[in-house]
Amino acid sequence: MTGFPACHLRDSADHSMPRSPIRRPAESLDLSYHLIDSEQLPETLNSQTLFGNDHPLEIEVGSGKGLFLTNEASRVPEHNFLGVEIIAKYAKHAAARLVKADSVRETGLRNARMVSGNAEPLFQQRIAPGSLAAVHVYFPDPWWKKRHRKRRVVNERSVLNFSRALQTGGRLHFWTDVLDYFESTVEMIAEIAPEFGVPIPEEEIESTHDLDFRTHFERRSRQNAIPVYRVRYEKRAVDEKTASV
Ligand SMILES: C[S@@+](CC[C@H](N)C(=O)[O-])C[C@H]1O[C@@H](n2cnc3c(N)ncnc32)[C@H](O)[C@@H]1O
Repeated sequence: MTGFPACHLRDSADHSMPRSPIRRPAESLDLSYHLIDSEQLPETLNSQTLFGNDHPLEIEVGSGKGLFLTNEASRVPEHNFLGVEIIAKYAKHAAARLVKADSVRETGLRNARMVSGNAEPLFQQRIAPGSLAAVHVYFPDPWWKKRHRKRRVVNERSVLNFSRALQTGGRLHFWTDVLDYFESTVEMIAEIAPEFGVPIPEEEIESTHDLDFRTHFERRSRQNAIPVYRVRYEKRAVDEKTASV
């Protein structure tokens, strides 16, 4: 993976928008809880090692500026959320958003943290099978060129990793504005991970204010009238899977 995601390099007319610049968080902001360097991660990632409790754990792969993580951690305080973002400045920005989100206690949202690093080795090495309540992947970089497709974050390897990491009933959310990515992923999941069953469409929700979107990329697509493809899977037990074959 190069350090420069393909979403910066979109070459079709619809996807030529550059990613908006981000502001560096104020030096005075204490990110020590909310931003974890991948080298300081516990050996096994779970709610106990990351949050000191047993609440259900949800992971977002490629959090960007952290809008989803912040909104969802506020909306569902009884769950824990870990965001993984490979570009350090975005991980930092997302962590700052988590700190600033709780202006009442001024401790930041305690049920959400960011890791600056690559999600793939974390799923391969540090997440116990059946331990996650949900995996979220929103608007992953499309890697337009055919020869770059293997760099896509949602691929055969990652789908099997997500499936292994999810508990029965656990959810995989996948949203994109790239039709080809959407269709090929739905097809691939049906082929290699039948435990996910049929894809469940997720509805577009009317936004009530400027940041009332699932993510910044959803906001960007909708504001530019670009269609968004949204789907959720719910992992079934293995015997449910074989029962329906
Ligand atoms: C197109 S952006 C979408 C950001 C956000 N999900 C949204 O919808 O606004 C994709 C993000 O995934 C991140 N990313 C790409 N590969 C990754 C990986 N292997 N692990 C973690 N993050 C990754 C990129 O750095 C980028 O911030």
